[in-house]
Amino acid sequence: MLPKTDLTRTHAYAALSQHFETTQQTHLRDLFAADPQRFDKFSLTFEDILFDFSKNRVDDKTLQLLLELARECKLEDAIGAMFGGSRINETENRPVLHVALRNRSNEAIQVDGKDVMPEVNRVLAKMKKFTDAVIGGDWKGYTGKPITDVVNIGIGGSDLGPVMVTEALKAYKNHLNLHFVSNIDGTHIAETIKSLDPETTLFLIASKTFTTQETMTNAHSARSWFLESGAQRDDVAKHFAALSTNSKEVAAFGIDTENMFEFWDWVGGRYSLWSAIGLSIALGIGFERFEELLAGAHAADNHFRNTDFKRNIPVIQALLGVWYINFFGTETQAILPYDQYMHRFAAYFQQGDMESNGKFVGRDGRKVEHQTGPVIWGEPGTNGQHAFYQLIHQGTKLIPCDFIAPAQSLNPLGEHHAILLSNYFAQTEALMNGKSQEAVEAELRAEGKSDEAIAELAPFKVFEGNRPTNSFLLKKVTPYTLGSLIAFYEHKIFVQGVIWNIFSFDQWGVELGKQLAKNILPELKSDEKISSHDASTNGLINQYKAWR
Ligand SMILES: O=P(O)(O)OC[C@H]1O[C@H](O)[C@H](O)[C@@H](O)[C@@H]1O
Repeated sequence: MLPKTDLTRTHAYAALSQHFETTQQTHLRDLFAADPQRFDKFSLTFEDILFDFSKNRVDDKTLQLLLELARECKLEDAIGAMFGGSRINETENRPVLHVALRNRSNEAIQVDGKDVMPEVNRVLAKMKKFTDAVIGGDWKGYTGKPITDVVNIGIGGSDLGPVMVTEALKAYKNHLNLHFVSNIDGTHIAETIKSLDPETTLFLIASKTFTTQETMTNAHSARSWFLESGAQRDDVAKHFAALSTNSKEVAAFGIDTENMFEFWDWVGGRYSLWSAIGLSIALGIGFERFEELLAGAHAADNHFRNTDFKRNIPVIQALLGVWYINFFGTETQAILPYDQYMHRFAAYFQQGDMESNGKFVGRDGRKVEHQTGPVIWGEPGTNGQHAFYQLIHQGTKLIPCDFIAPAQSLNPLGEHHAILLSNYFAQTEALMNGKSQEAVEAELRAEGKSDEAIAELAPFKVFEGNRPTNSFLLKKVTPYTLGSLIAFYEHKIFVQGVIWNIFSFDQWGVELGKQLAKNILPELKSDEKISSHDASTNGLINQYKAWR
C-alpha cells in the first residue's frame, strides 16, 4: 500500500508556495553570480553519468523545502513498498516489480511470501538459450535456413521500449535485421513483410495480455502470410514465439508454449523492456549486452533505493519537475537527446510518463486539486534547434528541458561530435543566460546599424533567459549506461506519482476509446445509415461509408 497524502495540504507545500512568491523572479544568472559553488552543489555523478541540475530556478532553500515535501509525502515508505513487493498498483491489485527483472544481486524479492527471483532467472536462462541459438544460426527455419530477420509484433509497452533501446544501441548490433510492427494500419505490416523471406523470418508476438486488438490482428496476418508461403501448420513453431503473461491465449493462437517467454502481472507494460518483452533487444545485441542493460538499471535501482534524497538523481529530477509543474504552472517537459541513436527516447517516455501520471483522481478516489503529469515531448538535437527551439527560447511558455549527450561518439567522424556537443553546451547556456537588450544593441551598433534601426530591431533579438534545463552528460552510450538512464527516468515518474498522490501503474484512461471502437466496428461493416451516436460521430461514420 502506498501512503496517502494530499499535496496541497502539506506543510512543505505551503512553505514552497510562499517561497515561490518571493523567489519566482530571481534570474538564474544572478543565482550563478551569487554562488561560485553552484555547479558543485547542484550536480551529481553516478558512475559514467553526470547529472547537472544547477541551471534550474532553485536555491538551497527550494531544495530543502522540496526534500521536506518528499519526506512529508512519505517517499521513503513508498520506495520500500515498491521494492518490497507490496500491491502498490491498488486499482489492479498488483505489485510493481520491474526492479525484480533486473535484480542482478539475486536478493530475494517476495510477492505474497514467495521469492520471484527463481522464475525471473528461469525465463532469463530460456531467453539466453534461444537468443544464442538464433544468433548462432543453430535455430533453423522450416526449410533449414538460419534466421536473418526478426519481426516484433506488439504495441505500446510491448513495442516502444524494444524500439527505443534497439535504436539507441544500434552500434552494438549483430547481423540480425530487426523490424517492429505496431500499428493496426495494414500498411505497417504490409510494408514490413514486403522485403522479408518467410523461410528466414522469426516473429515475436509481444503482448502482455495477448488480447490487444492491434497485436492480435497483426499476428494473424503474419501467420497467414507465413502459411501462404507453403509452410505447414507445424512449421509455425520454428517461426513464431510469444512474449506474454497469458499462456492460455498463446496456446489458443497456436504458438507452442515451449516458444513462450513468460513474464508476470507485476510487470507493467510500459516498464516491461527488462522482461521477456526485451527478447528483440537481446536478439539484436546479444544476451550479454542485454544483461549489461539490466545491470545498469540495477545499479540505478540501488542508487535510488539507498542514496540520501539530497543526492538521489531520480528524486531530484522528480522534485524539480514538481517545482515547475505545481508552482510555475508548466505543462510540458522536453527531453532532448544530443545523440541520433537515442531518437526514440522521448517517444518512449511519452508512454512511460504520460500513461503513468496522466491522472486526475487521487489515491483517495477524489479529484486532485493540483496538476499532475506533464506532456512529454522532444526530438534529438540538433534537429530540434532548427524546428521548435524558437519557442523554448522566446515563446511565452516556460518549458523545462532535459538535455542528454554522450561525451564519446560511437561514430567519431571528423568534427561532427565536437560540433554536436558545442550545440548541446551552447543551448543550455543560452537558455539560462539569455541575451540582454544592451548586449543586442551593442551588437547591432558594431554591425554599423543606425540608432533608429537599432531601436526598431533590438526588442526582437532579446532573449530573456532564465529558462531551466537539466543536463545529463554520459561518458558514452553503452547498454549499461542506457539501462541506468532509463531506470532514473522510471523512478522519477514513480516519485512524482507518490507526491501527486496518484496511482502511477494503472492506465484506465486507455479503455474508453477501445470499448467504443469495439461498438463501432460492426457498424462499419453494415450498410445501414448510422444514427446511434452524437451528430458529429454519426456524420463522420456515414461519410466514411459513402466514400469507402
Ligand atoms: O502488451 P499488451 O497487453 O498487448 O498491451 C499493450 C499496450 O496496450 C494497452 O492499451 C496499454 O495502454 C499499454 O500500457 C500497453 O503497453
